[in-house]
Amino acid sequence: MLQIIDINKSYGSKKVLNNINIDFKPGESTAIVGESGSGKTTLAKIIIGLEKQNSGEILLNNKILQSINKRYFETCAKIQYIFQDPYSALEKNFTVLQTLNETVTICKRNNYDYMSIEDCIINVDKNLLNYLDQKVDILSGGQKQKLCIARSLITKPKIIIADECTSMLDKKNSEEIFNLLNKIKQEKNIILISILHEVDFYSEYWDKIAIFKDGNLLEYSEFKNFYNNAKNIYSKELIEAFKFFKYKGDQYE
Ligand SMILES: Nc1ncnc2c1ncn2[C@@H]1O[C@H](COP(=O)(O)OP(=O)(O)OP(=O)(O)O)[C@@H](O)[C@H]1O
Repeated sequence: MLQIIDINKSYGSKKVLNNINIDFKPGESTAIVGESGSGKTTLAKIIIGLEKQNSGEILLNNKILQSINKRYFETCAKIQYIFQDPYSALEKNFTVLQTLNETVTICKRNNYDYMSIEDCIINVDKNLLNYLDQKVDILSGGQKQKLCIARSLITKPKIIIADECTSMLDKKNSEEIFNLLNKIKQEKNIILISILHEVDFYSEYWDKIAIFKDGNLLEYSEFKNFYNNAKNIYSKELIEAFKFFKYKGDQYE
């Protein structure tokens, strides 16, 4: 279990996170939703140790998570981050095999148990096996993001944080990536945290939803209950905006 306890964060005089409390459970996916600047990525950065909170604690299985320079390799390896832009998350001159081998080498150096490259790829999309000797550069955006997901599996993570990971993909590829992450969540019993600007309230990817605004966690509930039972005014506004655009989209499709 990953516990976010009373987390506060400011940059100078600007409060970015205000007393955030959330429990993330294994096998559970959470959509963290909020407008730009609401603090979603800052919370994710604190979880992976890239930022340090001003107060509060993050516990992973009851142990305090230190900032990244104080973390053991094992703790870093347990938490994987999928970035918004798969193009800049990968070294374009590397082949697919070199990309995955880099992480395997680090695991070997640290005597850390890892998933084989073949297994990682099969978990994601076995077609990528045909591209092992190809440069990353020739892959499509969707294939690149799948490669990032395959790479994240090498360390057998307990937590995957996907930060706007489909924002550069079309609808079909986005659905494929969310289905894939959901399948991995279920099969590997991991905590999946997905940071989103917008959410499809009809989708079935998420177990929980956390609504952020101006550094505050306004609402945290079961995803399936949220659409009909949202309590906060801002949450209701998000639902109304979704309904409006959904209707308009259907009209023009
Ligand atoms: N290193 C930093 N120094 C100063 N301010 C920062 C820094 N990082 C983030 N901020 C500010 O903190 C606030 C929250 O940023 P954050 O990136 O967490 O928001 P977000 O909800 O993830 O937004 P987006 O969806 O646009 O990524 C913003 O006002 C941002 O400008």
